[in-house]
This record gives sequence, structure tokens and C-alpha cells, in this order.
Amino acid sequence: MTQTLDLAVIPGDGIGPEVTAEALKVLHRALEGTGVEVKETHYSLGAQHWLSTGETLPADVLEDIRGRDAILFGAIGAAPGDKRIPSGLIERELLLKLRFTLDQCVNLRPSRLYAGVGSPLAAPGEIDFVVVREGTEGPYVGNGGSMRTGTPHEIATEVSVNTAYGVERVVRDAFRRASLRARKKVTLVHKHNVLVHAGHLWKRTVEAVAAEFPEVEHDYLHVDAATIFLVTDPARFDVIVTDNLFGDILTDLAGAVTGGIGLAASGNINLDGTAPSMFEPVHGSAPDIAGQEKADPTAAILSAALLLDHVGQGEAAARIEAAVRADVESRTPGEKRTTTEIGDAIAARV
Ligand SMILES: NC(=O)c1ccc[n+]([C@@H]2O[C@H](COP(=O)([O-])OP(=O)(O)OC[C@H]3O[C@@H](n4cnc5c(N)ncnc54)[C@H](O)[C@@H]3O)[C@@H](O)[C@H]2O)c1
Ligand SMILES: CC(C)[C@H](C(=O)O)[C@@H](O)C(=O)O
Ligand SMILES: [Mg+2]
Repeated sequence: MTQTLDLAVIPGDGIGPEVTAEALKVLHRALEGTGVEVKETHYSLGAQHWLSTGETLPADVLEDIRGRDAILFGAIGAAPGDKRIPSGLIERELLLKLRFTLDQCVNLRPSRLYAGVGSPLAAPGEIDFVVVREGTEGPYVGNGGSMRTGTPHEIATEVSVNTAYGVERVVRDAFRRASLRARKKVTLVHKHNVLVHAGHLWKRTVEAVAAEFPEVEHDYLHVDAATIFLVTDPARFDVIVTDNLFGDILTDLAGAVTGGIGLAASGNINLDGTAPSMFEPVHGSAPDIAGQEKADPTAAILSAALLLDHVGQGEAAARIEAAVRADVESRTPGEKRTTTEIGDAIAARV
């Protein structure tokens, strides 16, 4: 029976379209012979689109995207020094708007060290953890402002919002994922020695949810100490649960210790299925290498695998992961393959 996978594709800016093309190439290859037909709707959105139209994410486009099965997202954003585009506009009005409006509360970011990836930190195979980053709250909600702007007496606030409902659903998801993994361990990362209000809510929530999962071990690290251990002993982690901002920072670091940001994939998961989930590399639009065929498309390809797994195509997802593993294991230090060559090589192995 033919099944249709109705995909929204948002390639975005910079290297976004380059890596998305490779992710789609591999996704199509992985679905060959499965009876699944892919319907792609591409949306022109991002910093370049804003420059030419003044649009970020119009309401009718958002509603159109909402009706799809899943979203494959490339990357958006201008070069940090680009004065034509107000900093934060595209990030807030497009990417965060999608995550918030589509209630993608779990930002799932796996990290694995493949054989063949040179890391001074641990032996291959020893690093295998997943960060469950809260995706719709924290300091990202835009709860703040500036008074006496531009004067020597300016006061700027950016208040972190943490709700019992929002924290609990993410913590429960982290424990559920840990209960399905071999090591069954959750590490809460926060800063409850200073951020006592939010931190204590997270800590109490972890303790309450832990009681429902007696088979899952749990511990705690302050975020500053967590950055030490991510570098000196990353093998200690299994599932990390943390807030939106700490999770953003930790997952770039996690990418760096497992072979580079070009390998780091993510999924923004809507837990109750009321809206599509969105899959994207952890990295941004990388304006410094855009248009040069230098981007590693592996993170986007692994994000497509997370997407397939999410929509019930676990076997196709596993084929992509195996192909990526084989490709990464065959890499040699200093080799220079183009974005397209890496995509072709992984597609050929699927
Ligand atoms: N999800 C997203 O769309 C997303 C994520 C992060 C940053 N951004 C935006 O992207 C723009 C650039 O941000 P940035 O420079 O801080 O972060 P970035 O992730 O784009 O780049 C950081 C560094 O990593 C390198 N890099 C990133 N992806 C790579 C890949 N696939 N292969 C090889 N090297 C890669 C870049 O060349 C750069 O040196 C900003 O506008 C930012 O807001 C968007
Ligand atoms: C671009 C930005 C809004 C985004 C975030 O902070 O979540 C990015 O850094 C990420 O990690 O996906
Ligand atoms: Mg980030």
C-alpha cells in the first residue's frame, strides 16, 4: 500500500539549502522500495527571504506548515555582522516561532562519537548520550525589555520562564527515553545554587518523576561543572535534561567533542502529536563557508534519519544511520570532500 509522507521543507539561508539538498537525497534513497511516497512542499523563508520581501513567517504559511506530517529545516540567519538584518529578528520570528507555535517542547540532540573521528577525549563508542533540551520556555520566551535604552542608565531584562507543566513534560520524556536505553541514567543540568527559583523547580520535578522510574538512575550537575565533564569525561553521560539556554550551549559543545558541529543532528518534538515535529542540524547558516561546498551535510542527513524514525520509518532511519557510520568511519584526517560528494557517498551506502 502506498503511504504518503507530506514533508514541509525549509532550506533557509547560507549552507541551509546546501545541506538540506543532501539530506533529501539520502531520505529519498532510504525510502526506496518501502512504498512510502514523499510529497515535498518547499517554503522560501529566512534572512534572504526577509530582505527581499519583508516577511518572516506569515500566518497563512505557518498554518500551511502546520498541516504537514513533519518539517525538515536547514538553517537560517545572517552573518553576525550583517547590519541589514536586525539581530534576532529571523531567529525569533521564524525559528523560535515555529518551535513555540507548534509546541515542540522537546529539543532532542543526540551525540555519538563514531570510530574514525579523531577525538582526544575518549575512545570511539564511549560517547553516546542524548540531550533533552526544553524547547519552548526559559530565557527564550522574550519576556523582558529595556528601559532608558542607549543611555548610561539602561536596564535590560530577559526573564526566564519555567512552568511546572513545561518542566514536567520534558523531564518525564527524558526519563522515558532513559528507561529505553542500556545505561538508564538521567543527569539534570542546571544552576540551582544561584538560579534558585527555576533551579529548585527543575530539581523537585526530577525527584518526583524519578520515583515513577525506579530502574533509572539520576544525578545532577551545575552547568559550569557539566562543561568540564563534557570535555574531560563525556562518557559519563547518558541522558542529559536541561533548560532551553543551557541546552543550546551544551549541545554545541557536545557537537565539538564528537567530531564537529557538522555531525550534530536534532529534532524539535511535539510530544502529543498536535502539530508536526521539526528536524534540523544543530548548526546555523555558517555564512563563513556558505556557497563553497565546504559544509558537512552529515548533521542534516542524521536529522532526516531522526525525522524518519519519528514518522514510523525506523528501518529507513537505521539504514541512514548505518550509512553515516560507515562513511564517517572511512574518513581520513585532512580529507577534503565537497558537500555533494559526502551526500552522494552516504546515499550510495544506504
Ligand atoms: N537552527 C538554526 O537555524 C541556527 C542555529 C545556530 C545559528 N543560527 C544562525 O546562523 C548564523 C550563523 O551563526 P554562527 O556563526 O554563530 O553558528 P554556525 O553554526 O552557523 O557556525 C559556527 C561555525 O561552525 C561552522 N559550521 C557550521 N555548520 C557546519 C557544517 N555543516 N560543516 C562545517 N562547518 C560548519 C561554521 O563554518 C562556523 O565556523 C546566525 O545568524 C545564527 O543566528 C541558526
Ligand atoms: C538560532 C537560535 C535561535 C537557535 C537556538 O538558540 O535554539 C540555535 O542556536 C540552535 O541551537 O538551534
Ligand atoms: Mg544553538
